[in-house]
Amino acid sequence: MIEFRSVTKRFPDGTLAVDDFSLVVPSRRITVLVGSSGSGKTTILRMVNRMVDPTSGVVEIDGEDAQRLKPVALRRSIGYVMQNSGLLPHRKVVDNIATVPLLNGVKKKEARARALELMDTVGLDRSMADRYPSQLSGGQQQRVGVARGLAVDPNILLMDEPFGAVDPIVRDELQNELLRLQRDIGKTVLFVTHDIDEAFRLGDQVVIFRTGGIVAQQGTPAEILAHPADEFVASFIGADRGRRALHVESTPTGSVLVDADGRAAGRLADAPASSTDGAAAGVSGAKAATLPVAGAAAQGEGRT
Ligand SMILES: Nc1ncnc2c1ncn2[C@@H]1O[C@H](COP(=O)(O)OP(=O)(O)OP(=O)(O)O)[C@@H](O)[C@H]1O
Repeated sequence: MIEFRSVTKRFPDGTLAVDDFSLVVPSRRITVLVGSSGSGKTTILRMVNRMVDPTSGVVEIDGEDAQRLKPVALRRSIGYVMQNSGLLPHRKVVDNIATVPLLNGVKKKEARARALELMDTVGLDRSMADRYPSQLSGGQQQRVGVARGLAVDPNILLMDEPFGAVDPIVRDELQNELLRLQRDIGKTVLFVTHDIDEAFRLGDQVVIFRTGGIVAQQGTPAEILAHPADEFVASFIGADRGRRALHVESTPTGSVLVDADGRAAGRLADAPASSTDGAAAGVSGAKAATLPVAGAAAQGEGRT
């Protein structure tokens, strides 16, 4: 579990990127941070592996203050997947995946064998192992990025707009893969996006930000859809409502989650009006996991 307690980040130039942010990120669930550009999402993510240190407040990882953990060790034990995959262009796919294990002292042969296994895990043909990143499609590069993030078998996986740079079809495929993978490996995933549909699709728990790292609402997708906390959230989630796969409809017997084709995708059991405190979010994350998720449900990939 990761816990942010009253975390604030002011950069040396005076920019207040995150303001008094608190959140419980439950283990083995996907928590998605979503908001417009500059709302502080990346800064929050980077506080987990100490690429950024908070100005005040505490980030705890499994009950331990991250400030007490060595940054290098932390970064080598937490998976980090970036937009544009962040691959080293002059290294072959297999070597890119094995980079951190090698830094951690794993023997070359072993690291390579593990990298090949990870290629299977993320759906990459092993024949691509000796290619360079430029010889792969954008979607394949992202898969390599995910494999690299998983290479140290981390409990925590940080994903910063990992699917932002690929076309909608590949993006859809990668999202499905992540959900499938997560069912198997059950990591604690903190995922950043500016795409609310992606957030609702992937997140057990979703946190919607305003500018300045201020939380507008947090809860399960169903709770947020059913009870947007205010006008800001309503307009943020409603901006492309027509396209959204998952929405809530009232029926005489209660609220029902409905997919894009009008099929019932799940039932809403007494969702609270909003869930803006961290403790509630941890619980509600578990509840959300009982609901099939948009798109994934349509493709027979309902979550368990
Ligand atoms: N090193 C830095 N020095 C000064 N300001 C910074 C620094 N890094 C980020 N910021 C500022 O902090 C704010 C939050 O940035 P951050 O990258 O966390 O936002 P974000 O929500 O991830 O945005 P995006 O979706 O565009 O990636 C922005 O105003 C940004 O300009």
